[in-house]
Amino acid sequence: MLSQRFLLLRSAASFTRRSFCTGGALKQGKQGKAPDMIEGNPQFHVSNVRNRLREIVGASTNWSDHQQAMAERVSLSSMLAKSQNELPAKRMKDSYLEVHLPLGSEPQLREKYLTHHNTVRFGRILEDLDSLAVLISYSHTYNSELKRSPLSIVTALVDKIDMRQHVIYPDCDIKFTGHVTWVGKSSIEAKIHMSQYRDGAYASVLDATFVMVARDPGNKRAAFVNPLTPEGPEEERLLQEGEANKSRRVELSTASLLKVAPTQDERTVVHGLFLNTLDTNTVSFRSRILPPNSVWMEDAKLKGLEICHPQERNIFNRIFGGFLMRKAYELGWANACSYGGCRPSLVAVDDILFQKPVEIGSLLMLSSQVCYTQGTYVQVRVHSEVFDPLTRQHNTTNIFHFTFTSDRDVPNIMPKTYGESMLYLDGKRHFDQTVAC
Ligand SMILES: CCCCCCCCCCCCCC(=O)SCCNC(=O)CCNC(=O)[C@H](O)C(C)(C)COP(=O)(O)OP(=O)(O)OC[C@H]1O[C@@H](n2cnc3c(N)ncnc32)[C@H](O)[C@@H]1OP(=O)(O)O
Repeated sequence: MLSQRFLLLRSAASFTRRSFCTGGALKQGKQGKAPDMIEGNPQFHVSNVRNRLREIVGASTNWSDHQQAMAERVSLSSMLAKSQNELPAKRMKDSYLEVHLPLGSEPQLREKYLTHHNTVRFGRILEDLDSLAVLISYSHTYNSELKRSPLSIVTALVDKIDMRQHVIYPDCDIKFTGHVTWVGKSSIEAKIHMSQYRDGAYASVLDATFVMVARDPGNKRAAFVNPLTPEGPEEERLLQEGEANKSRRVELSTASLLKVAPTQDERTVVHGLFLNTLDTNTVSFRSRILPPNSVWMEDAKLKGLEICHPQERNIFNRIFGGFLMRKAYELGWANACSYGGCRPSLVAVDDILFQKPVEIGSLLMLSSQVCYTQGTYVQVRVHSEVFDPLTRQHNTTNIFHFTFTSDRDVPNIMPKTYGESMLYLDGKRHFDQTVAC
């Protein structure tokens, strides 16, 4: 435990914005295998991340002990700050973390990450990113006077993941670097950069932005997090970007099609699609014809079910957010694959919302829908809900948005009902936000 804490602190000391963006300067290594030690940048192995999180919150390693561990955690409530002013301000470097996934150097690790097509399972990367975002948030809120953190830090949102390249190689070392870039009262924005070591240098793979929320030890109410003090113009910029991200999220949620009518331009799009599907022979509003090279939305769905076993729990005895993302991603990918008739590549992950925790033992129903297409692009939405067989109630827990691209043009997706048209517009909004601009 001590040595891992040492690693966290050392990595903070070696923080540079440059290493966050580019992976920093490296000594020459073999193809796919990064050098063992980078001067001033100690390595933190990915398999230590979960253990470290367990230690920080005092989670049980056995499911049979989880109730006792939970009861012990609830007793930490008295350690919570009564206001944010009580907590010392932290710097961005205090939460800086560098984590290595040595797929090139440790072949035994590869199995877990390998697809049938000899690429890396992106769902596994989503799991690692989620665990890392949590660890970064705990590093920000770290209090050396406490043995355990009283905070339960959960993933509220994956704001976006921008892919810088489509292929992730299964035999090259991966490095994640990240830190907190903005804080609210109880929310934390963390950015993570992932790069891969190839041909003697680290190349960018993706940039991810997460929003985490701190809760009390019982995960019932919001809890204050340390303020953040930027140092220098670059950090000022990141902080302002975080503030702008928050305003953008509020605007987006206010303009949600679940709350307000589509814009004039959007209404024109929907009416154009409707006119395109009218049967000119019958001149009736009701008889609809599928245009050539198109697929009705109702025929572009794929569903799945997960029984949420204790093995997939997080440190707070709920289902791990990364697992939910992996399952949703894999279903979305399979749907895009069957829709386009070829293996799609991921372009962006956007606005994954964790609305409600998923309890252990839940029946989790995942439902994916191709909701927008353009040229080679397929926009997929995955909705997940828990179903209680006793009360027969359904409750939405998550909504995921993925953008894929194929190596050829895909058929046009065609909404038939008003509800499907809203899904289409929502997909278009996500597509325009991530790809078109
Ligand atoms: C045990 C051994 C196992 C080991 C396994 C190891 C795994 C390791 C991995 C461990 C990994 C563990 C990780 C996991 O696996 S976490 C599991 C996945 N995540 C969840 O289950 C979370 C589900 N969602 C919720 O519980 C609620 O919706 C939350 C708590 C998120 C918000 O609830 P609510 O809305 O009622 O909260 P509030 O009104 O009091 O607001 C509080 C703050 O939250 C901000 N906010 C809210 N929503 C959003 C949003 N969408 N975008 C941006 N911000 C948002 C809001 O602005 C405010 O900020 P501020 O103004 O205070 O700053």
